[in-house]
Amino acid sequence: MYDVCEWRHVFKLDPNKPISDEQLEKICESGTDAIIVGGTDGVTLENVLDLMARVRRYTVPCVLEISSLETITPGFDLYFIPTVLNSRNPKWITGLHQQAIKEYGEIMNWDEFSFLGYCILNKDCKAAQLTEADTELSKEDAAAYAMMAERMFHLPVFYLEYSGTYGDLEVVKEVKNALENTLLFYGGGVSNCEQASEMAAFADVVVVGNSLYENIDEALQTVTAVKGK
Ligand SMILES: CC(C)=CCC/C(C)=C/CC/C(C)=C/CC/C(C)=C/CC/C(C)=C/CC/C(C)=C/CC/C(C)=C/COP(=O)(O)OP(=O)(O)O
Ligand SMILES: O=P(O)(O)OC[C@@H](O)CO
Ligand SMILES: [Mg+2]
Repeated sequence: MYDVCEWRHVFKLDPNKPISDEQLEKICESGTDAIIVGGTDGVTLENVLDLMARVRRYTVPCVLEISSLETITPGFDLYFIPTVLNSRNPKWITGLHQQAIKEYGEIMNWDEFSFLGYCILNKDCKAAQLTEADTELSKEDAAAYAMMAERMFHLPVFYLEYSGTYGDLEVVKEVKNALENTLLFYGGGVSNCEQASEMAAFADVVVVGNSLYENIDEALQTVTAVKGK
């Protein structure tokens, strides 16, 4: 079983965005701890299967982050199920999950699934808009969600999501202080070594996504910035 506790850096690839074989090889052999396949819109079973098969040529662990039921397919090493703790709509907190578990709970191999408590803080990102997230939060509000994730719900991961924009370090620090056992994933706007190491000082795992599609060479360097040589 893959030990997420040992991860420090992951790349998130969007099945809805094109990536060449050459770029994918560099990403998969970069020394990152895992590849997460996930995105909010335009994710289809076809593009998930295609990306999974291409990442599968390499030994790096490959995880599907589930954003819709239709795109779940066997073949990944692990499955992440997000719950958006600061959503205003219960559908994105427990609603879709309850429906899925009602249908598939008995046949699920629960060891393959891990659960991410999201707190989405960039109001303009697609995930915030889709899930009607309440992004107007103080650092104390965010830390309270983190404490809920750990103490109320015993979630293994709290995911501070700034997708598309670089986050507020003061919020990340406050959230980290609120957590003892639950891992802190930070994602959003990390595009260079300085930002990666700044976030890695507080987050357990730094997630790098969009910058791979903007400046891949700089994005690849975030691996050593987080993990060292
Ligand atoms: C292995 C196998 C075959 C199992 C079969 C059994 C089975 C079907 C089990 C299902 C189990 C289950 C409980 C599933 C959950 C179903 C579900 C749809 C839950 C909702 C998930 C959710 C809250 C989605 C909201 C969007 C979200 C948070 C997505 C995560 C990814 C993310 C944040 C991407 C970044 O998005 P963004 O940057 O804003 O946008 P783009 O990158 O796309 O531009
Ligand atoms: O795409 P970026 O902004 O790097 O964010 C990474 C990840 O947290 C997105 O879900
Ligand atoms: Mg994205």
